[in-house]
Amino acid sequence: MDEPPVIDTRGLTKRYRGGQLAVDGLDLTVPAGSVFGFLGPNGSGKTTTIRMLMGLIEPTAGSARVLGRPMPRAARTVLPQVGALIEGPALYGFLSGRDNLLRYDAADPAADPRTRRARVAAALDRVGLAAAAGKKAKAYSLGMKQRLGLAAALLQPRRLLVLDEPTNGLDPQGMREIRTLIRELAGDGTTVFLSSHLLDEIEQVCTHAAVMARGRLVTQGAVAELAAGARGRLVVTTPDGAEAARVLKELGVGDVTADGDRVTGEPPERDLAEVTAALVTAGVRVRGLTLERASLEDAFVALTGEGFDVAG
Ligand SMILES: Nc1ncnc2c1ncn2[C@@H]1O[C@H](COP(=O)(O)OP(=O)(O)OP(=O)(O)O)[C@@H](O)[C@H]1O
Repeated sequence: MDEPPVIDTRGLTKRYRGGQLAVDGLDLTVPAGSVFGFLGPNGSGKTTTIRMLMGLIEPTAGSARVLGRPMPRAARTVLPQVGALIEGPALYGFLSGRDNLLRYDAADPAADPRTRRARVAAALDRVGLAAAAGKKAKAYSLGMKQRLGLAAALLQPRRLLVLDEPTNGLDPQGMREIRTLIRELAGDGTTVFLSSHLLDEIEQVCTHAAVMARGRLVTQGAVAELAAGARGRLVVTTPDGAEAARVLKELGVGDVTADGDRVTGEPPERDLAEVTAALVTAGVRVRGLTLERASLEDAFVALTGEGFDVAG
Protein backbone atom coordinates (compact mmCIF):
# COMPACT_ATOMS: atom_id res chain seq x y z
CA MET A 1 0.00 0.00 0.00
CA ASP A 2 3.06 2.26 -0.30
CA GLU A 3 2.18 3.14 -3.87
CA PRO A 4 2.05 6.90 -4.38
CA PRO A 5 -1.40 8.40 -4.90
CA VAL A 6 -2.70 8.40 -8.45
CA ILE A 7 -4.08 11.92 -8.05
CA ASP A 8 -2.66 14.39 -5.56
CA THR A 9 -3.54 18.07 -5.41
CA ARG A 10 -2.31 20.82 -3.09
CA GLY A 11 -4.23 24.06 -2.70
CA LEU A 12 -5.70 23.60 -6.17
CA THR A 13 -7.72 26.70 -7.00
CA LYS A 14 -9.60 27.99 -10.03
CA ARG A 15 -11.07 31.43 -10.37
CA TYR A 16 -12.75 32.00 -13.74
CA ARG A 17 -12.30 35.24 -15.61
CA GLY A 18 -15.71 36.47 -14.54
CA GLY A 19 -14.47 36.26 -10.94
CA GLN A 20 -16.29 33.03 -10.04
CA LEU A 21 -14.24 31.02 -7.52
CA ALA A 22 -15.13 27.52 -8.78
CA VAL A 23 -12.50 25.49 -6.83
CA ASP A 24 -11.01 26.81 -3.61
CA GLY A 25 -7.78 25.39 -2.14
CA LEU A 26 -8.44 21.72 -2.89
CA ASP A 27 -6.19 19.03 -1.31
CA LEU A 28 -7.32 15.79 -2.92
CA THR A 29 -5.61 12.39 -2.54
CA VAL A 30 -6.75 9.46 -4.66
CA PRO A 31 -5.11 6.17 -3.59
CA ALA A 32 -3.85 3.74 -6.25
CA GLY A 33 -6.36 0.98 -6.98
CA SER A 34 -9.33 2.81 -5.50
CA VAL A 35 -12.71 3.47 -7.05
CA PHE A 36 -12.92 7.08 -6.01
CA GLY A 37 -16.21 8.96 -5.98
CA PHE A 38 -16.02 12.70 -6.43
CA LEU A 39 -19.28 13.83 -5.01
CA GLY A 40 -21.08 17.13 -4.84
CA PRO A 41 -24.20 18.98 -5.91
CA ASN A 42 -24.34 20.70 -9.27
CA GLY A 43 -22.02 23.68 -9.45
CA SER A 44 -19.79 22.51 -6.58
CA GLY A 45 -16.67 22.49 -8.77
CA LYS A 46 -16.33 18.86 -9.85
CA THR A 47 -16.04 19.42 -13.58
CA THR A 48 -13.67 22.34 -13.09
CA THR A 49 -11.42 20.11 -10.95
CA ILE A 50 -11.46 17.32 -13.52
CA ARG A 51 -10.59 19.76 -16.30
CA MET A 52 -7.58 20.96 -14.29
CA LEU A 53 -6.50 17.36 -13.59
CA MET A 54 -6.64 16.55 -17.28
CA GLY A 55 -4.65 19.67 -18.20
CA LEU A 56 -7.57 21.18 -20.12
CA ILE A 57 -7.47 24.41 -18.08
CA GLU A 58 -4.75 26.03 -15.97
CA PRO A 59 -5.25 26.37 -12.22
CA THR A 60 -5.21 29.90 -10.82
CA ALA A 61 -3.15 28.64 -7.87
CA GLY A 62 -1.94 25.39 -6.31
CA SER A 63 -0.72 22.22 -7.99
CA ALA A 64 -1.96 18.87 -9.24
CA ARG A 65 -0.04 15.65 -9.78
CA VAL A 66 -1.54 12.81 -11.82
CA LEU A 67 0.24 9.43 -11.90
CA GLY A 68 3.05 11.13 -10.03
CA ARG A 69 3.66 13.84 -12.63
CA PRO A 70 2.75 17.54 -12.52
CA MET A 71 -0.20 18.68 -14.61
CA PRO A 72 -0.62 20.34 -17.02
CA ARG A 73 3.18 20.30 -17.59
CA ALA A 74 3.47 16.52 -18.04
CA ALA A 75 0.22 16.13 -19.99
CA ARG A 76 1.95 14.49 -22.95
CA THR A 77 3.36 11.63 -20.89
CA VAL A 78 0.44 11.33 -18.46
CA LEU A 79 -2.62 11.50 -20.71
CA PRO A 80 -1.88 8.39 -22.83
CA GLN A 81 -2.18 6.37 -19.59
CA VAL A 82 -5.51 7.96 -18.68
CA GLY A 83 -8.89 7.12 -20.18
CA ALA A 84 -11.31 10.01 -19.83
CA LEU A 85 -15.00 10.54 -20.36
CA ILE A 86 -15.74 14.20 -19.79
CA GLU A 87 -18.86 16.20 -20.59
CA GLY A 88 -20.27 13.68 -23.04
CA PRO A 89 -18.15 12.09 -25.75
CA ALA A 90 -17.55 13.87 -29.05
CA LEU A 91 -19.11 11.64 -31.70
CA TYR A 92 -19.75 11.72 -35.42
CA GLY A 93 -23.50 11.16 -35.69
CA PHE A 94 -23.33 10.03 -39.31
CA LEU A 95 -20.88 7.24 -38.50
CA SER A 96 -21.75 3.95 -36.85
CA GLY A 97 -20.59 3.28 -33.31
CA ARG A 98 -17.91 0.94 -34.66
CA ASP A 99 -16.66 3.46 -37.22
CA ASN A 100 -16.51 6.15 -34.54
CA LEU A 101 -14.21 3.93 -32.51
CA LEU A 102 -12.11 2.99 -35.55
CA ARG A 103 -11.55 6.69 -36.21
CA TYR A 104 -10.78 7.36 -32.59
CA ASP A 105 -8.27 4.53 -32.49
CA ALA A 106 -6.67 5.70 -35.74
CA ALA A 107 -6.08 9.13 -34.17
CA ASP A 108 -3.86 7.48 -31.52
CA PRO A 109 -0.32 7.34 -32.93
CA ALA A 110 0.59 4.58 -30.46
CA ALA A 111 -2.24 2.28 -31.61
CA ASP A 112 -1.17 -0.58 -33.90
CA PRO A 113 -3.40 -0.51 -37.04
CA ARG A 114 -3.09 -4.28 -37.51
CA THR A 115 -4.94 -4.99 -34.27
CA ARG A 116 -7.37 -2.07 -34.59
CA ARG A 117 -10.49 -4.06 -35.52
CA ALA A 118 -9.98 -6.56 -32.72
CA ARG A 119 -9.39 -3.74 -30.22
CA VAL A 120 -12.57 -1.93 -31.29
CA ALA A 121 -14.63 -5.14 -31.19
CA ALA A 122 -13.38 -5.91 -27.68
CA ALA A 123 -14.18 -2.39 -26.44
CA LEU A 124 -17.70 -2.53 -27.95
CA ASP A 125 -18.27 -5.89 -26.36
CA ARG A 126 -17.04 -4.67 -22.98
CA VAL A 127 -19.65 -1.88 -22.82
CA GLY A 128 -22.49 -4.00 -24.23
CA LEU A 129 -22.67 -2.30 -27.63
CA ALA A 130 -21.63 -5.22 -29.84
CA ALA A 131 -25.16 -5.73 -31.20
CA ALA A 132 -25.65 -2.02 -31.93
CA ALA A 133 -22.16 -1.46 -33.36
CA GLY A 134 -23.40 -1.00 -36.93
CA LYS A 135 -26.02 1.63 -36.06
CA LYS A 136 -25.37 5.31 -36.75
CA ALA A 137 -24.35 7.11 -33.55
CA LYS A 138 -27.04 9.76 -34.04
CA ALA A 139 -29.63 7.00 -33.60
CA TYR A 140 -28.10 6.04 -30.23
CA SER A 141 -29.86 6.88 -26.99
CA LEU A 142 -28.01 9.08 -24.50
CA GLY A 143 -27.04 5.97 -22.57
CA MET A 144 -25.65 4.28 -25.67
CA LYS A 145 -23.63 7.40 -26.50
CA GLN A 146 -22.28 7.33 -22.96
CA ARG A 147 -21.25 3.70 -23.41
CA LEU A 148 -19.60 4.49 -26.71
CA GLY A 149 -17.59 7.20 -24.96
CA LEU A 150 -16.57 4.66 -22.34
CA ALA A 151 -15.58 2.20 -25.06
CA ALA A 152 -13.34 4.91 -26.56
CA ALA A 153 -11.68 5.38 -23.16
CA LEU A 154 -11.13 1.61 -22.94
CA LEU A 155 -9.42 1.06 -26.31
CA GLN A 156 -6.05 1.02 -24.56
CA PRO A 157 -5.20 -0.43 -21.16
CA ARG A 158 -5.20 2.49 -18.71
CA ARG A 159 -3.78 3.08 -15.27
CA LEU A 160 -6.48 5.64 -14.51
CA LEU A 161 -10.01 6.19 -15.76
CA VAL A 162 -11.62 9.59 -15.19
CA LEU A 163 -15.36 9.58 -15.70
CA ASP A 164 -17.47 12.72 -15.34
CA GLU A 165 -21.02 11.66 -14.37
CA PRO A 166 -20.73 8.29 -16.20
CA THR A 167 -24.30 7.20 -15.57
CA ASN A 168 -25.91 10.47 -16.61
CA GLY A 169 -28.92 9.75 -18.80
CA LEU A 170 -28.88 6.01 -18.18
CA ASP A 171 -31.90 4.01 -17.05
CA PRO A 172 -31.54 1.88 -13.88
CA GLN A 173 -30.50 -1.18 -15.89
CA GLY A 174 -27.88 0.84 -17.78
CA MET A 175 -26.62 2.28 -14.48
CA ARG A 176 -26.23 -1.22 -13.06
CA GLU A 177 -24.27 -2.32 -16.11
CA ILE A 178 -21.90 0.63 -15.85
CA ARG A 179 -21.39 -0.07 -12.15
CA THR A 180 -20.55 -3.70 -12.92
CA LEU A 181 -18.12 -2.55 -15.60
CA ILE A 182 -16.45 -0.14 -13.18
CA ARG A 183 -16.02 -2.93 -10.62
CA GLU A 184 -14.49 -5.20 -13.28
CA LEU A 185 -12.06 -2.50 -14.35
CA ALA A 186 -11.08 -1.87 -10.74
CA GLY A 187 -10.59 -5.62 -10.32
CA ASP A 188 -8.03 -5.45 -13.14
CA GLY A 189 -6.09 -2.86 -11.14
CA THR A 190 -7.27 0.32 -12.89
CA THR A 191 -7.88 3.26 -10.57
CA VAL A 192 -11.29 4.76 -11.36
CA PHE A 193 -12.10 8.37 -10.51
CA LEU A 194 -15.73 9.23 -11.13
CA SER A 195 -17.81 12.28 -10.38
CA SER A 196 -21.43 12.04 -9.45
CA HIS A 197 -24.19 13.95 -7.77
CA LEU A 198 -25.84 10.63 -6.81
CA LEU A 199 -24.94 9.58 -3.29
CA ASP A 200 -26.22 6.04 -3.41
CA GLU A 201 -24.40 5.42 -6.66
CA ILE A 202 -21.15 6.35 -4.95
CA GLU A 203 -22.00 4.14 -1.98
CA GLN A 204 -22.65 1.17 -4.23
CA VAL A 205 -19.51 1.29 -6.32
CA CYS A 206 -16.81 3.36 -4.62
CA THR A 207 -14.18 2.37 -2.09
CA HIS A 208 -13.26 6.01 -1.40
CA ALA A 209 -14.97 9.35 -1.80
CA ALA A 210 -14.48 13.08 -1.53
CA VAL A 211 -17.36 15.45 -0.94
CA MET A 212 -17.37 18.94 -2.48
CA ALA A 213 -19.62 21.86 -1.60
CA ARG A 214 -19.28 25.31 -3.12
CA GLY A 215 -15.79 24.73 -4.46
CA ARG A 216 -14.39 23.39 -1.20
CA LEU A 217 -13.57 19.92 0.00
CA VAL A 218 -15.89 18.93 2.83
CA THR A 219 -14.32 15.54 3.53
CA GLN A 220 -12.51 12.63 1.90
CA GLY A 221 -11.61 9.08 2.83
CA ALA A 222 -12.76 5.46 2.71
CA VAL A 223 -16.52 5.28 2.12
CA ALA A 224 -17.03 2.90 5.08
CA GLU A 225 -15.24 5.33 7.40
CA LEU A 226 -17.10 8.38 6.12
CA ALA A 227 -20.44 6.69 6.75
CA ALA A 228 -19.27 5.39 10.15
CA GLY A 229 -18.47 8.98 11.15
CA ALA A 230 -22.17 9.80 11.00
CA ARG A 231 -24.52 8.37 13.60
CA GLY A 232 -27.25 6.05 12.35
CA ARG A 233 -30.95 6.29 13.23
CA LEU A 234 -33.09 4.52 15.77
CA VAL A 235 -36.04 2.98 13.95
CA VAL A 236 -39.18 1.71 15.68
CA THR A 237 -41.80 -0.11 13.62
CA THR A 238 -45.22 0.02 15.27
CA PRO A 239 -48.91 0.50 14.51
CA ASP A 240 -48.97 3.02 17.42
CA GLY A 241 -46.77 5.69 15.83
CA ALA A 242 -48.01 8.76 17.70
CA GLU A 243 -47.75 7.10 21.11
CA ALA A 244 -44.30 5.69 20.30
CA ALA A 245 -43.08 9.16 19.28
CA ARG A 246 -44.36 10.61 22.57
CA VAL A 247 -42.58 7.93 24.64
CA LEU A 248 -39.31 8.32 22.72
CA LYS A 249 -39.35 12.09 23.28
CA GLU A 250 -39.98 11.51 26.99
CA LEU A 251 -36.92 9.23 27.05
CA GLY A 252 -34.89 12.11 25.66
CA VAL A 253 -34.49 10.78 22.12
CA GLY A 254 -33.65 13.67 19.76
CA ASP A 255 -35.15 14.54 16.37
CA VAL A 256 -38.12 12.15 16.60
CA THR A 257 -40.19 11.88 13.43
CA ALA A 258 -43.17 9.61 12.80
CA ASP A 259 -44.05 8.48 9.29
CA GLY A 260 -46.85 5.89 9.18
CA ASP A 261 -45.74 2.85 11.13
CA ARG A 262 -42.12 3.99 11.16
CA VAL A 263 -40.87 6.22 13.95
CA THR A 264 -37.24 7.33 13.84
CA GLY A 265 -34.92 9.38 16.01
CA GLU A 266 -31.31 9.93 16.96
CA PRO A 267 -29.69 6.88 18.52
CA PRO A 268 -30.26 7.10 22.30
CA GLU A 269 -27.43 7.02 24.84
CA ARG A 270 -29.28 4.46 26.95
CA ASP A 271 -29.59 0.71 26.38
CA LEU A 272 -31.98 -0.28 23.59
CA ALA A 273 -33.54 -2.89 25.91
CA GLU A 274 -34.59 -0.04 28.20
CA VAL A 275 -36.13 1.85 25.30
CA THR A 276 -38.06 -1.25 24.24
CA ALA A 277 -39.28 -1.85 27.81
CA ALA A 278 -40.47 1.76 28.14
CA LEU A 279 -42.40 1.51 24.87
CA VAL A 280 -44.03 -1.76 25.85
CA THR A 281 -44.90 -0.48 29.34
CA ALA A 282 -46.66 2.48 27.72
CA GLY A 283 -48.77 0.05 25.69
CA VAL A 284 -46.96 0.60 22.36
CA ARG A 285 -47.07 -2.52 20.20
CA VAL A 286 -43.48 -2.85 18.97
CA ARG A 287 -43.00 -4.83 15.76
CA GLY A 288 -39.34 -3.93 15.40
CA LEU A 289 -36.67 -1.78 16.98
CA THR A 290 -33.29 -1.36 15.31
CA LEU A 291 -30.37 0.96 14.81
CA GLU A 292 -30.03 1.65 11.08
CA ARG A 293 -26.54 2.07 9.72
CA ALA A 294 -25.65 5.61 8.68
CA SER A 295 -25.46 6.24 4.96
CA LEU A 296 -23.11 8.51 3.11
CA GLU A 297 -26.06 10.87 2.83
CA ASP A 298 -26.34 11.02 6.63
CA ALA A 299 -22.62 11.78 6.74
CA PHE A 300 -23.03 14.53 4.17
CA VAL A 301 -25.91 16.12 6.04
CA ALA A 302 -24.02 15.85 9.32
CA LEU A 303 -20.94 17.47 7.81
CA THR A 304 -22.55 20.31 5.93
CA GLY A 305 -25.79 20.81 7.82
CA GLU A 306 -27.45 20.79 4.42
CA GLY A 307 -29.51 18.37 2.41
CA PHE A 308 -27.92 16.95 -0.70
CA ASP A 309 -29.24 18.85 -3.70
CA VAL A 310 -29.78 16.35 -6.48
CA ALA A 311 -31.49 18.71 -8.91
CA GLY A 312 -30.39 18.32 -12.51
N1 LIG B 1 -16.13 28.50 -18.05
C1 LIG B 1 -16.66 29.03 -16.93
N2 LIG B 1 -16.64 30.37 -16.71
C2 LIG B 1 -17.15 30.91 -15.59
N3 LIG B 1 -17.71 30.19 -14.59
C3 LIG B 1 -17.75 28.85 -14.73
C4 LIG B 1 -17.24 28.21 -15.91
N4 LIG B 1 -17.42 26.85 -15.76
C5 LIG B 1 -18.03 26.69 -14.57
N5 LIG B 1 -18.23 27.87 -13.94
C6 LIG B 1 -18.82 28.07 -12.60
O1 LIG B 1 -18.00 27.45 -11.64
C7 LIG B 1 -18.77 26.78 -10.63
C8 LIG B 1 -18.42 25.30 -10.58
O2 LIG B 1 -18.85 24.67 -11.78
P1 LIG B 1 -18.51 23.16 -12.17
O3 LIG B 1 -19.07 22.92 -13.53
O4 LIG B 1 -17.09 22.90 -11.94
O5 LIG B 1 -19.37 22.38 -11.09
P2 LIG B 1 -19.85 20.87 -11.08
O6 LIG B 1 -19.75 20.44 -9.66
O7 LIG B 1 -19.13 20.09 -12.09
O8 LIG B 1 -21.37 20.98 -11.45
P3 LIG B 1 -22.18 20.19 -12.58
O9 LIG B 1 -22.49 18.87 -11.97
O10 LIG B 1 -23.38 21.06 -12.75
O11 LIG B 1 -21.30 20.15 -13.79
C9 LIG B 1 -20.22 27.03 -10.99
O12 LIG B 1 -20.68 28.14 -10.22
C10 LIG B 1 -20.18 27.40 -12.46
O13 LIG B 1 -21.21 28.28 -12.78
